[in-house]
Amino acid sequence: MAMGTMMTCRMMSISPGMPSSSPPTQSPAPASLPLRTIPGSYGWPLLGPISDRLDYFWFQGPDTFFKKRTDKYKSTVFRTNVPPTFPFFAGVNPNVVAVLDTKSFAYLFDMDIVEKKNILVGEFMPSVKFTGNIRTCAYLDTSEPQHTQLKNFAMGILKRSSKVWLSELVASLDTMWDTIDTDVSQKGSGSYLIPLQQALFKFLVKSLAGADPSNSPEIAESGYAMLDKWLALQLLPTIKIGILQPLEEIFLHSFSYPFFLVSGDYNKLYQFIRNEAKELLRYAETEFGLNQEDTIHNLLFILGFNAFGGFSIFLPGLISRIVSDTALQEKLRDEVRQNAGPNLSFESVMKMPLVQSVVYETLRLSPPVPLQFARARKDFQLSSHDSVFDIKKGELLCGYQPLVMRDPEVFDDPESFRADRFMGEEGGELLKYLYWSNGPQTGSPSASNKQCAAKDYVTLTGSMMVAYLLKRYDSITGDSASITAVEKAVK
Ligand code: HEM
Repeated sequence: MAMGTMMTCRMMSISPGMPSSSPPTQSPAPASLPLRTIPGSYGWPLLGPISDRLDYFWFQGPDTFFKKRTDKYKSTVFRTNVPPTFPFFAGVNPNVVAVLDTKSFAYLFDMDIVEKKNILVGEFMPSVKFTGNIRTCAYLDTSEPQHTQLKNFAMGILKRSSKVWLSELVASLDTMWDTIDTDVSQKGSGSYLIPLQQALFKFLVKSLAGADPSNSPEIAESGYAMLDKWLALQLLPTIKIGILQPLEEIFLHSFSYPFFLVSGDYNKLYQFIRNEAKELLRYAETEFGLNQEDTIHNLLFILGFNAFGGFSIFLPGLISRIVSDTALQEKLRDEVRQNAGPNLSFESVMKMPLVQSVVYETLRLSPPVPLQFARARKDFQLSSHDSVFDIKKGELLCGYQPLVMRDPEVFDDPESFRADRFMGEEGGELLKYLYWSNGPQTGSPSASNKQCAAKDYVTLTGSMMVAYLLKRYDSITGDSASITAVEKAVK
């Protein structure tokens, strides 16, 4: 056991998944941690998976599903099934080892001991027909040479876009909030979900692809909705919607939807990129040796799945947090107006620690991508805060971020939203436990890890959005879907 613990300590401290600039995510396991058999079971064939599936989607929901089992087994590491499963996902093995504290979750980042081939959303993988019959970057393991090429491409287009990122973001936000202001004054309230998606689509296409949607009226009008449908068909078997059961189980979680339902839209987006993003296609070929097919399908995936999908979940939560809390608005407004200058810039946002902390705290309490998976490359020992477990090569680890980010060993008062949690020296220390990007917030995405390529762009964009709101409005009131009152700042 002592030998096992020593090996575990060494794995944590030299983990190549962690950038060398950042400290190890967790302190080494104390020598006294006991070796424990992983609790939990997969149940009877067919019955175990179906019963877990019904708990997950229907009777309990993901939060309670994982919480109840943690309590039952008195362990943050246990065996369970996760959907999709029986009857029409016959080839999909639902057996996983759940890892639900900050320490065991961090093994998902260590690319020396886990692999990430085809498991972006778990053992189930949507058909490659959705992505032009190729496996896009997010489905590749770091050991596959194409991962390096495509991850560098993703980081390359972000770097290129950084020149226009801010101006395009602000231009799209201006249009979005002008629409909402008009709705509030004419109808008494304005929904922000669709205007936000329209703004995101335009901003992301212009900055990441260097293409202007207004050159194609159909793409300008409906591009965002085309992406919504394309995303939904891929992800439906894995997501709890919360509509009328058992209809949801029968129609949304029992089989995967075929690509032909969205092929027309996807082909329009493909043609649009091919015609309008010629400069980017040349850049991909000369800098990264990528052919046109690989570039367009990967670009559409980065733009539609990673960026548009991620922001469409993250930003409504952030807006809702701000518009429903007047006391928080007051504090943020002071900080923003003292530091913003005449025009917002990334530099000015860097001088707003409360704004940044609010963004981090929102990502902690509502991580936009709740589930992360990784498969053991070899046998190894995994530590939670209180035990050590043997993991066998090939086993699938499944981390549920919403619980991990409420780990009471790391975060005081973990269930509460504390706007200033990540401020100051002590708050800054906590960033190494903030995992929304599939890596610590102190880490750096690279070709040798699977951390989100846009880790810093996402937090900066969130901060820009908060600063923009507090600069534009003296007060803004609303909820998770709409704005009901605004008081604009006098210029
Ligand atoms: C709020 C917005 C976003 C969120 C929440 C988010 C989250 C994530 C997460 C959790 C992963 C890892 C998935 C896994 O392997 O389990 C990931 C990967 C990735 N993200 Fe993001 N992301 C966001 C925005 C973006 C944007 C704007 C880009 C644009 C370039 C981007 C590009 C990527 C790429 C290329 C990967 C794959 C990395 C690899 O294969 O090594 N993401 N993202």
